[in-house]
Amino acid sequence: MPKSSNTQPRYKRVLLKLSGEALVGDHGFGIDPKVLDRMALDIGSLIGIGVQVGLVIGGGNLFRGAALNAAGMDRVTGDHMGMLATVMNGLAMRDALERSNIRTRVMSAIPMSGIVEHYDRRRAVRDLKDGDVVIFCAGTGNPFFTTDSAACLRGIEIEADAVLKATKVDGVYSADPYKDPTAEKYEHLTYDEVLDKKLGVMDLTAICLARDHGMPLRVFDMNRPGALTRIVTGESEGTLIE
Ligand SMILES: Nc1ncnc2c1ncn2[C@@H]1O[C@H](COP(=O)(O)OP(=O)(O)O)[C@@H](O)[C@H]1O
Ligand SMILES: O=c1ccn([C@@H]2O[C@H](COP(=O)(O)OP(=O)(O)O)[C@@H](O)[C@H]2O)c(=O)[nH]1
Repeated sequence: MPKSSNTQPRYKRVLLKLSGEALVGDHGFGIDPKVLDRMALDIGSLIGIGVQVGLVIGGGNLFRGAALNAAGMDRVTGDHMGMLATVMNGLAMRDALERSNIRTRVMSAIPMSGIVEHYDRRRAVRDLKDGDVVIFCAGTGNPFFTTDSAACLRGIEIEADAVLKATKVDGVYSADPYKDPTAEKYEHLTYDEVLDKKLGVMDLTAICLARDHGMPLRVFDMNRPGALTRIVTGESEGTLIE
C-alpha cells in the first residue's frame, strides 16, 4: 500500500477521467509504460491520503468510432472497437497500479468473462470503500457516447464528490488554446456558461448529465506534477465547472 500522510483531503471519493491520448506519451500511438507508471504514482498519492479513486479511461489513443466511421467503417462497429480500446487501456493501467502495490479492480460495461468483471455499482462502491482503485471500462457500453459521458455517469452512480478530467490542457479556455493562442483561461464556470459559450473541452451530453445531477467537474493538466493532490486538498488547479 502507498504511504499514508496527514494531509486532509477535501474530496473523499473522486472519479478521475484519463483521456486515452494522455497514455500515448512519446510513442505517437498506443500506450507508453512510462506514462502509466507516472499516473500510478499520482493515483497512489491520493490513495495514501485516504481518497477513494474511480477511474474512467478513454480509448482515443487506439480507436475512435467517429474517426473509423469517417474512414468508411460502420459507426456502431467503430464505437464497439473504441469501447474495446478502453478495456485494453484499463488492463494496462491496472498492471501499472498493481506494480505500484495499489489494489485495483477493472469492471467493464460490456460483459467480458474471464478478462474483467462486469460492472456492478454496489460492488464497485464496496471496493472503493476498501481502498481499491476501480477502473470502469467500455464507456457506457453503448455506441454514440464518449468516455467523458461515461465518467459523469459513473461519477454520479458511485456518488463521487467530483469528476476530475485530466487532459492535455490546463483548464477550460475561451477557445481551443491549440487553435487560438489568444484564448483566455477560466478559473470557474457554470455548466450553462460552458453550454452557452460552446466551450469544446467536454462533450455536451457529459456537461448536461453533470449539470442535471449537480456533479462538480474539474478540468486540469495531468502532466503538471502534483496537480491531482493539489485538487483533492482544495488548492486551485485547472478550471472548476459547477
Ligand atoms: N474551450 C476549450 N478549452 C480548452 N480545451 C479545448 C477547448 N475547446 C476545445 N478544446 C480541446 O479539447 C481537448 C481536451 O479534450 P479531450 O477529450 O481530452 O481530448 P480529445 O477530445 O482529443 O480526446 C484539448 O486538448 C483542447 O485541444
Ligand atoms: O460510452 C461510450 C464510450 C466510448 N465509446 C467509443 O470509444 C471511443 C473512445 O472513447 P473516447 O473517444 O471518449 O476516448 P478519449 O477521447 O477519452 O481518449 C469513442 O470514440 C467511441 O467510439 C462508445 O462508443 N461509447
